[in-house]
Amino acid sequence: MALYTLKVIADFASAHTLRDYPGACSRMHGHNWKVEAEVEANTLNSIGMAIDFKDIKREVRAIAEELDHQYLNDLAPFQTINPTAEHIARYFFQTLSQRLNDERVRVCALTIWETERACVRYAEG
Ligand SMILES: Nc1nc2c(c(=O)[nH]1)N=C([C@H](O)[C@H](O)COP(=O)(O)OP(=O)(O)OP(=O)(O)O)CN2
Ligand SMILES: [Zn+2]
Repeated sequence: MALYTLKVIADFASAHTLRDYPGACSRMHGHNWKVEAEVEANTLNSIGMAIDFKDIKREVRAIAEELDHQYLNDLAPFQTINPTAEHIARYFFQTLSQRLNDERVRVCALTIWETERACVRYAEG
């Protein structure tokens, strides 16, 4: 476990359909998704930051913007896999990792809240 874990929160609204789901979620419906992105580091830069929160927020918001007001099933990442909270969390984690990870920081966890009462936390390593 790293010494520092930073977290930023964003949100987006989108619709999805859970293919083959045995219930109402197999019909199109929407969620106001909340995203919690966690970034870890063991060292700080010369001004005492692992990474500027602004840099994390910019990338998290950019990914959220790509999903916002979309029908997720139509988007490339979810055309062949269901846009479940699990798959959205993994997609967000991997996309954010590609954009943020460097020699100091790495994305360590990504939580997607589907409702106020249910979330998935995805982590690698
Ligand atoms: N493991 C998962 N389970 C479910 C997912 C998911 O992504 N991963 N998704 C759904 C549906 O998207 C559904 O829209 C979720 O809504 P639901 O859990 O029914 O939420 P409610 O607040 O309406 O349900 P209550 O039973 O009233 O709490 C389902 N499962
Ligand atoms: Zn749903």
